[in-house]
Amino acid sequence: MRLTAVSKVYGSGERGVAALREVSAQIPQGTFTAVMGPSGSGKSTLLHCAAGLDRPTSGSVLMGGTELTSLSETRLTLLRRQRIGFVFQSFNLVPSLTVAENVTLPLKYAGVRVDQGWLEHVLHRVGLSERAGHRPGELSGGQQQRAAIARALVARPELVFGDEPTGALDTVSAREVLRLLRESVDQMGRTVVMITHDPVAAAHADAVLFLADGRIVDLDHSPTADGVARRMAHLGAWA
Ligand SMILES: Nc1ncnc2c1ncn2[C@@H]1O[C@H](COP(=O)(O)OP(=O)(O)OP(=O)(O)O)[C@@H](O)[C@H]1O
Repeated sequence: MRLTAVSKVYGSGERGVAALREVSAQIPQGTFTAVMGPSGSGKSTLLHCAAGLDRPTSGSVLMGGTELTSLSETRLTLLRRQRIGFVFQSFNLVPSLTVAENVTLPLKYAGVRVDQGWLEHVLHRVGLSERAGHRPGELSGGQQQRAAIARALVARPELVFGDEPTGALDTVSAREVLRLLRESVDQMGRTVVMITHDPVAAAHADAVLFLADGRIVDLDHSPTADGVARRMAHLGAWA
């Protein structure tokens, strides 16, 4: 996908907050990108504009051949259902539904028939074959996030957006989730864009985009945990 001169101002006049200032970025298909930056640097705003959850004040957001900024709300909702998967820090599973029901919910909304074989394949990939009939409350945090990843992947989306998907997990579960995101890129050809505060998580990506004060200030194409941590310290993230 391609972002060109994307700006976002919340509010107007003297109270206006420029959350993004002419951000341009090219995110190649089949790659894993991490987005990092200090608190308030515009990470969530960037993710929301790229995923069609929010509209930029100006600029262009191109996904495949589709310009998101010119779509109606109805078309945007359809595009999100058909072409985008989401994984959030807080899992966002429906407590009263089983894992299998949660995972297939996006297909139900999209009016797409559930391919049982594919569902089993996806559940197997995230290691939850034995848990398909369990409810989220019966699962660990890591298992719940793996269910959320299965839900994000089941509709074969072009893009998967993660907003701190490992933020609420212990180290072992976080590593498992990162491995799954990595596999969804390497083996399923998905494109993943993930906000994270964790340099170790960012090091799983192909590229790390650093934001500061609404601008992209650096792009690291061979991220290591140490290198990313140094860059973040330099940006004053942990001052
Ligand atoms: N709905 C809103 N109304 C007004 N200002 C907003 C709104 N959402 C975000 N902002 C402001 O825009 C700027 C960027 O916010 P954003 O949430 O994108 O940053 P972030 O990098 O994701 O931060 P964090 O790491 O703390 O989640 C901040 O100054 C924030 O206060």
